[in-house]
Amino acid sequence: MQSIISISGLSKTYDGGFQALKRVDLDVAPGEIFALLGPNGAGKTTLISIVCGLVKATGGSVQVGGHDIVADYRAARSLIGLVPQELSTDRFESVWDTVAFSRGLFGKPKNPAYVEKLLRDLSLWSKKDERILALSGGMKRRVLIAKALAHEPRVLFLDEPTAGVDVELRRDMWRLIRELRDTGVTVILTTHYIDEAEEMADRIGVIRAGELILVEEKTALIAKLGRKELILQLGAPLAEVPASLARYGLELRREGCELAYVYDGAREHADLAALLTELTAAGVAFKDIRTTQSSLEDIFVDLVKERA
Ligand SMILES: Nc1ncnc2c1ncn2[C@@H]1O[C@H](COP(=O)(O)OP(=O)(O)OP(=O)(O)O)[C@@H](O)[C@H]1O
Repeated sequence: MQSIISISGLSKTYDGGFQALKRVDLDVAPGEIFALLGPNGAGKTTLISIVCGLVKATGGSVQVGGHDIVADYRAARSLIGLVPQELSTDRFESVWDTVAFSRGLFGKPKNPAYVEKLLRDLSLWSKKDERILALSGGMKRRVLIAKALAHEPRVLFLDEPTAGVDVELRRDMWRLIRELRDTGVTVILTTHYIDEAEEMADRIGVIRAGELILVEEKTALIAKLGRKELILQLGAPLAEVPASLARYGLELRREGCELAYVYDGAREHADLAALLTELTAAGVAFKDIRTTQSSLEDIFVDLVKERA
């Protein structure tokens, strides 16, 4: 399928000489939820800002829906909605006016039925005549989304959509993002919350110091990089791992009461069976057995650490 966003060799060096993006390549398919993860200052906002036309790249190119974001700026920009982290303007305007005005900014004809649907879908209908400044933080976030969707974009960028919101609103936002995706909107979100990416994303990109160091399907990423642990609760504490089992690299824990075997998630189960047989042969009795799988968070921390 043709990409809705195609980024090629994208670089950004800010005026002071700081290189915020280093030859980033990325293709996003229509209807995906793509999460961009990275530590503070990694370049996430810079990347989004370039695609949205707010910051000028110093190298490379970006196409949105087949339109070059520089040569064909208006066509590209009309396909994009951006939900920034904070609402900075329109504080005195009503919810309705600010959303309807955003639509007008893109030269779209008035469409009260669409604006009404948008406000209803975002549970903002009862607030349509209220001034923005009178809304709660959660409602303001919804207004930001409504504004971003007012011109019916095909791609929605959300910059840290749930930073600083409570658990309930966070769940609401996640539901909303999925619903948008179900209507065919492509969603690209940046987040510091690994669990958010784990919950929401189809694909994950990890950016570090301006480089996109990894792009992978979420499930493949967890399967490929995730580690599993087999933990045996021993019948009696062991002082040391029997020499005959050395090749497994077993680890004794909890004062010799537990034996852990760490293996990579993609590995066949065959050597687990061999391990258990060899344990029995070595006279190591166990009374319980459990496995754990590393989360996306563990993987992310390892990744960022590795390249540090
Ligand atoms: N206008 C600017 N002039 C100079 N440097 C800048 C400018 N804007 C951003 N930077 C630098 O570029 C780097 C990337 O910033 P960016 O905001 O893209 O990171 P981020 O990944 O979005 O971070 P955060 O997670 O903290 O929002 C940072 O080191 C930042 O200080």
